[in-house]
Amino acid sequence: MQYSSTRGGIAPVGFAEAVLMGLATDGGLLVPTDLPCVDAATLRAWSGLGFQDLALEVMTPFVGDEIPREDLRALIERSYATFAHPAVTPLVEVGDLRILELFHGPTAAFKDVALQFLGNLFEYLLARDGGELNICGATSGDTGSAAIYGVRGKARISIFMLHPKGRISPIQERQMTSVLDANVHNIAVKGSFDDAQRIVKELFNDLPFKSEFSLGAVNSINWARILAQMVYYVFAWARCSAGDPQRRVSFAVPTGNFGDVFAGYLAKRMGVPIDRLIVATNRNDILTRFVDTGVYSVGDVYQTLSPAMDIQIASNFERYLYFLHDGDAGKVRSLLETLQSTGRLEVDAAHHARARADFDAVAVSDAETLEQIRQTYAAADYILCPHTAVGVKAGGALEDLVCLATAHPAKFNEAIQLAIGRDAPLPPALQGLMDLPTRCLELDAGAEPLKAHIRETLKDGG
Ligand SMILES: Cc1ncc(COP(=O)(O)O)c(C=O)c1O
Ligand SMILES: N[C@@H](CCOP(=O)(O)O)C(=O)O
Repeated sequence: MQYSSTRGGIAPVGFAEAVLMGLATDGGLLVPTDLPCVDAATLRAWSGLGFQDLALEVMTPFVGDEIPREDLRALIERSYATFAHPAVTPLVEVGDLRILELFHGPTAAFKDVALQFLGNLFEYLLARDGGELNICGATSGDTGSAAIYGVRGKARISIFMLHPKGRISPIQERQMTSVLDANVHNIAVKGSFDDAQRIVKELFNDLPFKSEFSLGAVNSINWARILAQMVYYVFAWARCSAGDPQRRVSFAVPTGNFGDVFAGYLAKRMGVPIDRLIVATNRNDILTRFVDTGVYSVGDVYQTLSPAMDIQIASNFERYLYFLHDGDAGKVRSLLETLQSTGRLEVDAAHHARARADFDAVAVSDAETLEQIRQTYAAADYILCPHTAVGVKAGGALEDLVCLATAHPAKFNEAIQLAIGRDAPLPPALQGLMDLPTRCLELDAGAEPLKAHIRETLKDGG
């Protein structure tokens, strides 16, 4: 399998190079040049597999012969051995709802599904091919800790993780800043997640700097993130359908950077019988407005009760634009140039109609989020995290629906208290965090201070 850039500016690369490159060197995102097709017989065969075996099957065509099958199997086994549930991502019935619990990994959010794997994959590739990697990432709360737990203590890897100061939950902050391993560097910046993500992309787009410091990506700009996230769509479909290829399943997906729902979109394009994909946003509704109007127009970032989705510039939207325009990289480039210079892009009527066929989209207010948490708790004695509640509310009463539960509610107990007047009990992964010592640097929100910090840290062997 080869990977090319959404902006068409690089020669296709293989899987390992795509994973290590992170952001494409022309500023675009890497996408597979072909998508494998999943036929009915394959779907039937896959439906009986456990999560790890299924992951091996789903990932194999994308990895090609770059990693021997037994090595890939071992990487997958190791990555999901850290999950607290034997099914890895169990599908549970909650009253009338079907909830895919994606939060049983070490940091209690869906990011662990991809980042446990990516951490091990980086380690494997660097040990095999040599070199080192200095990861630079931005987080609105969950990617940060999942990435840190994915690479802490690993040889040849350092991580520099930016979060928007004061805009993530107290537990999320502690999960990151209490990791004191020498290869982990937390940085709080003033501003929003979008500011942090922009700074990180500026570093990646400074090619001499990227190359001198071997920068790597853990955000969903990294293709391996999308790949690993595709697996649970197939897993959930198989659990709901018992392997009947005629049986289609819809998904309600809490959405911010568009990585999670984009993974579902690719699974659907490969032939997995997915019916509707519901893009569920909070008040930061740029993606909902795009699906409604065909216009993607950047506004202010609002702070909400689902803070990990307080995002305007959704990285993976670029990947979607590429597929929406049938791989026309020139068109993607021109749309993005317009976005860059005007803060707005618009697709034509035919492409807008396709986008509406690809996705439903619903924006959910904080009041509706709290009401959904209350309702589900009253009806089924089950506590939804605020992001998951956004998805559940957006999914409404759609038939054959799976709602992705993207985080454990105890990460967001301020919202849970507001909704139901009590805390969600802390799972073992989150216990004792608030008593631990922490380390975190504050930096001005700019690329230059971050570059200086990376230079200085790595000079000292950090
Ligand atoms: C708990 C939670 N739910 C949903 C999302 C949105 O996922 P995505 O950015 O892949 O759209 C995030 C962050 O990305 C998150 O941390
Ligand atoms: N919500 C995310 C934002 C970063 O998204 P990513 O999927 O691109 O890593 C977070 O929790 O950090």
